[in-house]
Amino acid sequence: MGCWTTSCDFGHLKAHSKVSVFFTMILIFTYLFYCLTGYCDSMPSPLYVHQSFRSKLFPKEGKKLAHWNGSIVRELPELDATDVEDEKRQRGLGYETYNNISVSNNFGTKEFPQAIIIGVKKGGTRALLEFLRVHPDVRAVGAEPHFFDRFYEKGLQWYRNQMPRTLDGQITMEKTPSYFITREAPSRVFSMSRGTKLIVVVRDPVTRAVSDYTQTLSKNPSLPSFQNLVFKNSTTGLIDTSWSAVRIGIYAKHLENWLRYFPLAQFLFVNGEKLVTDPAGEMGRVQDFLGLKRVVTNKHFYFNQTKGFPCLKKPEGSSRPRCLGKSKGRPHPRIPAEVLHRLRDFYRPFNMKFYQMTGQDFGWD
Ligand SMILES: Nc1ncnc2c1ncn2[C@@H]1O[C@H](COP(=O)(O)OS(=O)(=O)O)[C@@H](OP(=O)(O)O)[C@H]1O
Repeated sequence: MGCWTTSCDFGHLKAHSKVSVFFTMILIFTYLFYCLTGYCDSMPSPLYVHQSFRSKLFPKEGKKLAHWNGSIVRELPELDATDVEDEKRQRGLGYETYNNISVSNNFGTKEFPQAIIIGVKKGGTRALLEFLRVHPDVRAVGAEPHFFDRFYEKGLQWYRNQMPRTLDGQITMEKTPSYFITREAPSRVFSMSRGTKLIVVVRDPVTRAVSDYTQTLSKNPSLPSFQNLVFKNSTTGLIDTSWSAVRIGIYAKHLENWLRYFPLAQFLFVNGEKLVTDPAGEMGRVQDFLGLKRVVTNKHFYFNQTKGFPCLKKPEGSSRPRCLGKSKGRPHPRIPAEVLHRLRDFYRPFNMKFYQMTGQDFGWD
């Protein structure tokens, strides 16, 4: 009888544990499903995996994705292209860094960039790249790879390895502003892919030159004055075109070099001044050019009074908005009006040529 009772108890326990196992399995599968679709925030999965899966699973969720992806952008470290590129390059392959935490990302494949921001130095290239990275279908290298100017001998495979992994429908991008003025860059980009889309952020060459000078001065406070460097001969007022701060601003000359390899239709000229006054408007043009849905809009920006520049708005559910670093948008030294006037006269014919070549009047005169 006792034995019968015992077996009865075992039978009851067996049925009970089967039900428990069944529900536990359902719970585990539900949890895994949620993790795979990106809702599982407690699990330390790679940030880009969230992004990739979500954009693949919910391609029409543009608005929601922009905010969600924006929180990733906020966590990216501030990058001053000129300062951290070498350090970033040395980080291990297959790892990307957010707030100094390395996360492995083995989803997707590394592709050559379909679009490159090729210039111009101090034009607003970092702002453009960071704004583009808000888009769920854009994956970009944070640091400047400098492949087509400095590291070409490392080979195309090295270059591709610098790229982040992408899934179907995502665009790979990079920015290296010195490509625009590098003589060999057009033929090199062409031999990688003749279909590469080329973005040039241009800015009034006079302010660009002053911005360039400001950057050099910040690294070398004993630098001669702007007016000492800009003139070949201060009495005649002859401009020194061998000074890179001046030479870079002769946009028409550099563009000519690129047009030997690429048709004008493959370029987009972003107005660096408008990128500050109307970032959403310029971003609309850029997204259209790249064949992307207009996800990055007015909603993503606010004007930061202290910085004096547009910044990325606080993404939903996160703590902080995000502006570019201190080296972007810094005050310029005061340059005598006469010096700026002479420089403006120097650039005028080149600007006119540039407007004619691009079919765009940037209104720098
Ligand atoms: N949103 C926002 N925030 C801060 N700065 C902005 C922004 N949009 C454009 N800019 C302008 O970008 C200028 C720096 O240009 P780049 O990023 O191309 O510089 S670099 O070539 O990568 O060093 C930088 O030049 P300076 O003002 O001389 O510092 C800015 O004027």
